[in-house]
Amino acid sequence: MSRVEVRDLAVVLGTRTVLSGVDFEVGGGDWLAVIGANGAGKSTLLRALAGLLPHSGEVLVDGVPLRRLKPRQRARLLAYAPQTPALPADMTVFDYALLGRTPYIPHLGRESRGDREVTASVLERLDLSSFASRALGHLSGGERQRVVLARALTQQAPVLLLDEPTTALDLGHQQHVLELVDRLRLADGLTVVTTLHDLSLAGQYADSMMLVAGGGTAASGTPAEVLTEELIGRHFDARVRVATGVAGRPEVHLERP
Ligand SMILES: Nc1ncnc2c1ncn2[C@@H]1O[C@H](COP(=O)(O)OP(=O)(O)OP(=O)(O)O)[C@@H](O)[C@H]1O
Repeated sequence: MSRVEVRDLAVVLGTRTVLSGVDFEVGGGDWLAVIGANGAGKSTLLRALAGLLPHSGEVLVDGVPLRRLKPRQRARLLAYAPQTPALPADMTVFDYALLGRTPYIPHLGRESRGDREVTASVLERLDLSSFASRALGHLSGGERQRVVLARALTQQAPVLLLDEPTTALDLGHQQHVLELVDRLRLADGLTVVTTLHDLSLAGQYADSMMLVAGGGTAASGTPAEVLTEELIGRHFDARVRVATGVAGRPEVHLERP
């Protein structure tokens, strides 16, 4: 199980400081949900963690600063599923998911039978086997989103970063995907960091939450500590009622003005 530590992270995009002074830790095998209003910097945070954006500060996995690692080493530790990646329209679902095995394939080498087996099994778990030979350009939005997740899962990294993994999914697939991630977390000890707009879903699955606002961390703690009517009202400009659901987890309901 891999522990993630973020120290004094700052990201400047163009001339704008989008994030600064961000500090947090995610214990090995824990699930952190990052929440915040549109434009707060949630995707920026995940992309910086994934090493895809220049940033200052330190991101450590099990005490190892990621900036010291080569991209292949980093990809074995940390897998990232972006929100809306550009997908090559002609590539098949199988070949795209197989790209997640790249950090394990020797330079100038080919994928092994094991790599293909891992890919097939991930597609199966994501209800995508029947799409394996379909071109990416011929998928629905929800199918595309599951394929992006498949590529991240074939990477078999101990840390999984998911940016809004459920936005395009129907109710059944939302549940299926989040339960799958949770099962992987419990069975394989995956450490999960995800952004989620659906606050009740975030509260149901996460061990801890971080509310991003004003370029930094506005609140962090357990779901019950972060999902309060006061904090949501202030940072989302929304009127909500927070009820206590199963196992004491908060449920957020929009209230009509
Ligand atoms: N290259 C750039 N230059 C300047 N600002 C940028 C650049 N790229 C993104 N931003 C700004 O950074 C801010 C954070 O964007 P980000 O995508 O991280 O927000 P988010 O919290 O994920 O939002 P959403 O909920 O809408 O997905 C936004 O205000 C965005 O407009």
